[in-house]
Amino acid sequence: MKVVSPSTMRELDRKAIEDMNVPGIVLMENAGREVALAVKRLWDEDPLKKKRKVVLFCGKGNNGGDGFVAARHLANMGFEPIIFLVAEPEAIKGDAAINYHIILNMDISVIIIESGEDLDKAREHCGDAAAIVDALFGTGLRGEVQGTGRQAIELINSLDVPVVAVDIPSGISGETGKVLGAAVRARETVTMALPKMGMVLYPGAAYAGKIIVADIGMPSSILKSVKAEAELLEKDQVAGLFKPYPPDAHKGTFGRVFILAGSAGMTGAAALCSLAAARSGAGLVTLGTPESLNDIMEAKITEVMTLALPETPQRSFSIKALGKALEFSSQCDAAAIGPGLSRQDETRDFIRQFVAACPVPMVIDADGLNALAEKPEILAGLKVPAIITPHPGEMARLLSTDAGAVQEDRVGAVREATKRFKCTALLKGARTMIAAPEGSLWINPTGNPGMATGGSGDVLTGIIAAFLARGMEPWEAAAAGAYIHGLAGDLAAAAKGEISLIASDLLDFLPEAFSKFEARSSNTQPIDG
Ligand SMILES: NC(=O)C1=CN([C@@H]2O[C@H](COP(=O)(O)OP(=O)(O)OC[C@H]3O[C@@H](n4cnc5c(N)ncnc54)[C@H](OP(=O)(O)O)[C@@H]3O)[C@@H](O)[C@H]2O)[C@@H](O)CC1
Ligand SMILES: Nc1ncnc2c1ncn2[C@@H]1O[C@H](COP(=O)(O)OP(=O)(O)O)[C@@H](O)[C@H]1O
Ligand SMILES: [K+]
Repeated sequence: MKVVSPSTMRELDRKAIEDMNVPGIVLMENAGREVALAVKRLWDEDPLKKKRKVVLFCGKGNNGGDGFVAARHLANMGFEPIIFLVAEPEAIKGDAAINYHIILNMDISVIIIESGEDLDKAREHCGDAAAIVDALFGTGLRGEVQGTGRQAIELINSLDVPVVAVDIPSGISGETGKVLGAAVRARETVTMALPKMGMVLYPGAAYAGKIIVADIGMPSSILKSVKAEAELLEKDQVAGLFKPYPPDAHKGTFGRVFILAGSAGMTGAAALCSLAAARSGAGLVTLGTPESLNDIMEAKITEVMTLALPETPQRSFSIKALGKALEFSSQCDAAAIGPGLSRQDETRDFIRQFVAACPVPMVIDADGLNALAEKPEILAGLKVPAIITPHPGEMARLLSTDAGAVQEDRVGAVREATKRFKCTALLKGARTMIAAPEGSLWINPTGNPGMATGGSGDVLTGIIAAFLARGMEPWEAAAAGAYIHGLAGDLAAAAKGEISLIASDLLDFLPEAFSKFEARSSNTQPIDG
């Protein structure tokens, strides 16, 4: 599903209104009606609730205009709307003003909020409301919210009443998802035509609650042609990346994966990564391992073959492993390098030379990335497709910045990485994002904080390697990998809770994740279209 910034959305509105002559007031009518229907659905879900009062906080812009329309429809549905207008009536303009005057003609109560004292009085009205509609600020918000607007947001958040936000929770930047001073915590957000970046990225995503994408009559040709800022991965899109297994499939059909992972003290990373590849449909998986760890690895993992390679005195890969590793990789369809390799100097040289000469598509993670941080030109010079999968700390080392700066602008960081290193970049963390060199950006909605546990990134690397080996394009392998990895994490968290979740649980829940996929029956999406 396409995700847009406020400026792109404004351009879409302009095209609909000016180029295609869809009256703006028609769009506003549809928007407000969808909000009223969302409130009605919430009310219907709670049969014990007899209250019919709905409090609508409206600003002076078009977001407030949507609120006036919603109030009218709510009144027609038998609710008792009250509008708190957090603006001077004279400041309301255009379509919003037309709808404001209809509200006055309908004798719907309007209370004008000019000060903190007015808000104190408003509080008394809110306690027995069935729902609150937040129509203070939409995509027109610029800069920090101050004054009565901010106090109104704080009032809404202090009440124990479900909130339906109009278009985007007031106070959230539609562009970045940041809280601009204060923001409304909504149960649901009815967003117009397309979701906005700010409700897909954190922290905005947490404020938006459930997202309902409302059809407001925007011509479909405009929606189809829009160059969106990003795509939110959806189950059907990911499912489409898996071609069905031919009935006469054999283990060569789905590709051979070569994994270079592990060192003394980090054999678990190697086991998790290679088993994840095996669980993700790779035909044959071979783990290259420092030779003295070979017996341990053979005992740890049954379905994966091992290739013992020369090692350093610290039992990590030695530069002497290079020839054999490269030769073996040439018989494979994809490689993965990085989990648990250590930061030994000699191992770092091995990694650099292996990556530079590897003849097959590869995914590079963890210590693989650390080895390349000072030599990023190796990545940019590769002749084979590569995917890098840094967490924010690794991304910071690659971009010579700090993790805080990466998290501050995750979209900017992942775009910069793909541009600078000329490969597909996947930035891990809540809302993992994948950027491809030609400019596209995908955002993954699956996953949960329980996955922030040692080794879960190693599982992701193995999954992606298996998908590369079966012939997916790098962006496809990265996107499908992130989605299914997060889905396995969500299933594991549902069964075991987030606190106890460990990385091997992800392996255990991969089969269920894949089976949900093949059946295409469950809905893991946080977004209803
Ligand atoms: N266009 C269309 O056709 C359609 C649009 N639709 C709806 O319109 C919404 C966009 O409407 P919008 O552009 O009027 O702005 P909106 O979000 O209501 O709020 C901005 C208002 O707040 C003010 N303000 C800004 N920053 C501020 C701050 N920091 N602190 C305090 N005040 C601040 C700013 O005032 P100003 O500073 O400009 O005087 C302005 O008046 C969109 O989200 C969707 O819901 C739908 O109906 C479909 C059709
Ligand atoms: N809050 C979260 N929501 C979704 N996914 C998460 C969250 N926290 C962590 N993850 C995922 O868990 C994995 C952690 O990987 P990583 O940071 O490399 O850890 P490790 O190196 O221990 O394996 C990543 O895929 C990341 O996206
Ligand atoms: K709003």
